[in-house]
Amino acid sequence: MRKPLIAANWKMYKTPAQASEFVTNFLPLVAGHDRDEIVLCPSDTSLATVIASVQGTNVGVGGQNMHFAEEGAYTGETSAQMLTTIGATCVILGHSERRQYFCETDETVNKKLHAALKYKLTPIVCIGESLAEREGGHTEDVLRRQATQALTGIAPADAEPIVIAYEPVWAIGTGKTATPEMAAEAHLIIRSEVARRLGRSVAENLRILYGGSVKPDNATALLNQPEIDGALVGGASLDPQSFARIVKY
Ligand SMILES: O=C[C@H](O)COP(=O)(O)O
Repeated sequence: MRKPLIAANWKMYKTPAQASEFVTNFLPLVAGHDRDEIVLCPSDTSLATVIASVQGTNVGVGGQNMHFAEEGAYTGETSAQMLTTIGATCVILGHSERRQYFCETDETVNKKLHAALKYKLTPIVCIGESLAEREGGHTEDVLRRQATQALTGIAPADAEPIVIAYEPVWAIGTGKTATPEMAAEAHLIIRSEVARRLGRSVAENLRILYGGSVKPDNATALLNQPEIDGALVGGASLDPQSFARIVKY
């Protein structure tokens, strides 16, 4: 049985004070909710504040990105060890915005995945096709390629913590959502590719999240699909009431 994971990706929003206010308002709304795993991913400057605020609750905290190196002269970067040390339990890797604006590639995502696993972070690896790729009929190829390259060199025995987020680029922040059927079809492709690479047992236990304009009003239809094991939520996770409604789909 795969426990759904509902993760908030706040992107570059919220100061520490705003993040803290969110947590204060959000925690009572989800108190005792254990059907789903809940994670908040604030920007690095709010990580420590949010980690301290959720201590002892049913809410975890993750980073939005990390570097693959142990340490070094990489100005502006954060390592896996730094995230683990301050109490983060997961990290988003390879989000399409990082691929689009910050030169993230399948190769760097793969290196980051190895580093995240080494430091016991739950990696949420984002993959998904662009509009041109979907319209050109390349969705399946893109998903298989991105999944394969992200997972290169990962042994089945080490793959258990990995989470994949299917985020069609054309649905991110646009208000356009993949239909539940479209998302489920993509998830099946991803699961079959993972089964081919890492075996059936890993694939059956793998959580595959959907991301792309998930809102309180469409969360139930998406998350009731047996192939969809949770959501990675951007815009609608910035408001505590809205995110709590999604968590309680
Ligand atoms: O990581 C989250 C995704 O980019 C989705 O963002 P969105 O819910 O604002 O479309």
